[in-house]
Amino acid sequence: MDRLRIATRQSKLALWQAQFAADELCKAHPGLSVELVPLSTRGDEFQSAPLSQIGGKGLFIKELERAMLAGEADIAVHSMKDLPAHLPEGFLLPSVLPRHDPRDAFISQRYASPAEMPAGAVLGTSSLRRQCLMKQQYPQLTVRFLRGNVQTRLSKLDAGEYDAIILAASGLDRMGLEGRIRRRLSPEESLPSVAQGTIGMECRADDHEIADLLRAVNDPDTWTRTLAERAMNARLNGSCSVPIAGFAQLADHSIHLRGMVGWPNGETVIRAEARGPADDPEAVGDQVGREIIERGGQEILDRLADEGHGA
Ligand SMILES: NCc1[nH]cc(CCC(=O)O)c1CC(=O)O
Repeated sequence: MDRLRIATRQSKLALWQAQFAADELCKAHPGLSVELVPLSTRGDEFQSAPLSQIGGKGLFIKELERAMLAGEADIAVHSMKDLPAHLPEGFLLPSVLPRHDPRDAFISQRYASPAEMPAGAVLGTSSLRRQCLMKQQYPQLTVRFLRGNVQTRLSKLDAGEYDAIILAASGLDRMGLEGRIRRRLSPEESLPSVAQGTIGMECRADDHEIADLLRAVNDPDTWTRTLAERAMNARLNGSCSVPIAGFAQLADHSIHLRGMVGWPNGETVIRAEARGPADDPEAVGDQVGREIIERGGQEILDRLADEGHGA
């Protein structure tokens, strides 16, 4: 293997991430030549509709997987946050890169934090998780739908359509836009999304040579946290149609996972957390998922599915 083709979406953030992964792979494998294969996905083409209405997270990755099956690319680089709870058969995720800042970022010219926003002030986000957590803590806020890539979202804020918006800190940091961030929201203020801030690499399951090449750049701590968060997500059958968060931290060979499921308007938020040995992250994820279900999470998931939010 001397030439590796990386399938990626075409947004600036996706291209930055693919190039970052390419650089890490080249450091680990001197002599490897890497090429980006930018592709357009359905998720990028339908930017005006809510993601939950046009088919959910899978939209962003199907085209990249098609290219790998067709032999047009060897791997795909993803925001792990955008991957569905279950990978389609025939694909593998051999590695994740060291996690960047997992927190949500509050961006506003007018206000230094969500707490400062007065009644009726307009917060832009199309993430049901961010909407739910902000409305629970600050019911006076008006949350308005906001989609598009990071640059589009910032220009809608600058045009005055919103008083503030929330984006992932990692995306802004990666693109040199950290100066726009007024406040990085703590996990207590805004529990991060499953795998937010983590870049992952996918390949065909039968491509053993490529899988080994990718494993050389895997970050073990990020991997452990990703497994715990994704196990919780899988237990809850999480998707972008559900307000859901999952955030794992490691300390002294132990893992601490916090999770939540809520109703979009913030009227109900169900939280659970668990600790366990870092060598069995999936058990911790499963436990948090089960506790959320038992405490009323199942009712929320069923109600959301009934109302046509769910896939
Ligand atoms: N939903 C889009 C998306 N997918 C991943 C990121 C940020 C990068 C990351 O999580 O690593 C973003 C933008 C955002 O939420 O602001």
